[in-house]
Amino acid sequence: MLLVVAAFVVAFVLLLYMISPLISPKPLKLNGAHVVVTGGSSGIGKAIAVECYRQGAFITLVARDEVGGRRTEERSSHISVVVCTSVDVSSDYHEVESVLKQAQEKLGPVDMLVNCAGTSLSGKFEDVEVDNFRKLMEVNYLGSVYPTRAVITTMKERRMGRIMFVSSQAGQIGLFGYTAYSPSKFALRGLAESLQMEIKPYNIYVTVAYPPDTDTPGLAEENRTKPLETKLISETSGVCQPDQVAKVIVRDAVQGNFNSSVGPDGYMLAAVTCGMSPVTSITEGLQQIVTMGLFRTIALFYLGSFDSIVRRCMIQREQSKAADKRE
Ligand SMILES: NC(=O)C1=CN([C@@H]2O[C@H](COP(=O)(O)OP(=O)(O)OC[C@H]3O[C@@H](n4cnc5c(N)ncnc54)[C@H](OP(=O)(O)O)[C@@H]3O)[C@@H](O)[C@H]2O)C=CC1
Ligand SMILES: CCCCCCCCCCCCCCCC(=O)[C@@H](N)CO
Repeated sequence: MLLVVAAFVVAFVLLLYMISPLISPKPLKLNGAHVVVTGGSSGIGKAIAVECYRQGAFITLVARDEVGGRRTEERSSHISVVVCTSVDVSSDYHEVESVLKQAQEKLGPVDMLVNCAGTSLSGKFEDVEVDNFRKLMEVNYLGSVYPTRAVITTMKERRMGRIMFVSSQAGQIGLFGYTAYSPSKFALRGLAESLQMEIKPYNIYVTVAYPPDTDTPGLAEENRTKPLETKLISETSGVCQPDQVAKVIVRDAVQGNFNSSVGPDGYMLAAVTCGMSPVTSITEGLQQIVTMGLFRTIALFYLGSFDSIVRRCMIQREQSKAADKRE
């Protein structure tokens, strides 16, 4: 009898341990909240700022380019809830800290920080300038560490907040042409997972977003040097519009979901790459458990087709090189 009771108690405690990480956080109210968006003057960051603004938030936009920032400010100046700041998020921590301090003096403590400033570059490993490996880590990784570091203490004191990192589908899988970009986006996930474990007891929730190709000035720039292989592989996932991506990202951040992905490919990638990352709802946990094997099987077909794209392009290149020589 005693043994049965003990077994039940152990089973119950184990069940509690399994269920406790699945409990969903309380949603954040955006109305009246202060949202800081780095990279808020263009593309996805701008669309996120607009979406938060629509939901009643006070916004601080951060970007390097003053002109772009000022232009945005003029458009919204009649409501004076948008402050634009000009700083390079990746160069000097103290500068970032002081800019965010000023923003908090104007609009109050930061309720949500969106780390969206970033840049991309596509090219074969041996064609990427060596300096660019460092540059991408600085902008995409350190450029997310610095603003986060600058707001975290106040968030912990207030026992509330949201931190968002904008990674990429190329932060879930390594692809041809992204040897400099992917690592800087993978790094964000390591940061996010570690940080989330530290700050969860303070009621602060981290979201990592993994968007597919999105129609922005940044993508247009990247396309100028993109190898054919990378173009063909990325086409698998299609191109999204920034406002569509922003809606999903903002919804997930408000709900405190650790993972934010767009579209059916995004959904499958999230499940198949979930690893030991936090989950924020019972449905999400169950979906991962049930779909993992199936999605891995589908992933093998994708990998096979990517390999065949790379092989075909290589053969084509060699043939045209040989033809050039003959001429
Ligand atoms: N577009 C896409 O296909 C995808 C993009 N992403 C990621 O989303 C984020 C935004 O991309 P996207 O909208 O395309 O980019 P854009 O190039 O259109 O915009 C980038 C924004 O970041 C700012 N920025 C860049 N570097 C710095 C810096 N050092 N300090 C401060 N601000 C900076 C830019 O302003 P300024 O130049 O004035 O500083 C601009 O506001 C990036 O992190 C990107 O990697 C992820 C997946 C897909
Ligand atoms: C079950 C398995 C499903 C597998 C689906 C695979 C889909 C791969 C497509 C990858 C697209 C990469 C987009 C990078 C976007 C980006 O970050 C840059 N454009 C930034 O400018």
